[in-house]
Amino acid sequence: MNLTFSLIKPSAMNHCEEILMAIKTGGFSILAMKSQNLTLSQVKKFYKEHAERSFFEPMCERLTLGPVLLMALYEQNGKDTPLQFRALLGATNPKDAAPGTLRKRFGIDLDFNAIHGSDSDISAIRELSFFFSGMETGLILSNSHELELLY
Ligand SMILES: Nc1ncnc2c1ncn2[C@@H]1O[C@H](COP(=O)(O)OP(=O)(O)OP(=O)(O)O)[C@@H](O)[C@H]1O
Repeated sequence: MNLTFSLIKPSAMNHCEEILMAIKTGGFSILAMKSQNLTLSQVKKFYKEHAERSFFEPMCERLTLGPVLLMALYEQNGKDTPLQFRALLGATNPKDAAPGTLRKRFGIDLDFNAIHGSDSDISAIRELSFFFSGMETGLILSNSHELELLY
């Protein structure tokens, strides 16, 4: 799939412009984006796969500390875009992230790692539809569960 979902976390919103520039330079186009304050209940639904993890509550609370930037990203002629984008993000812990990656550049530590990216095509479809309507992205989920461009 040549689409993915990304979210700039509140702790990195002061670096939005540099992050957007790096995303574009990295070969990704921004199909849609919006800034929003998330509620705790939204975040808990979004991260529900981590509900059993010991750090679930504080991790969710950190995403409500200020506005986030939600993005639908697109890669022209791309394939495996969620994984390609995660390469640009770098390791979950900024300390382990390769030089030049977004988490190395803008993350502080595991708790404040700047930016999220979907980890698979399935997650990207779920996360894109969690935050964006088809009207906002120009995408619809077709009968074959593939995302198709509306216009
Ligand atoms: N051992 C841990 N202790 C505290 N927080 C953690 C730990 N592991 C992960 N996290 C936090 O939980 C988030 C989700 O963890 P996950 O394992 O899904 O990593 P990720 O997919 O790289 O991160 P994200 O979902 O934010 O893109 C991480 O971004 C990080 O902030």
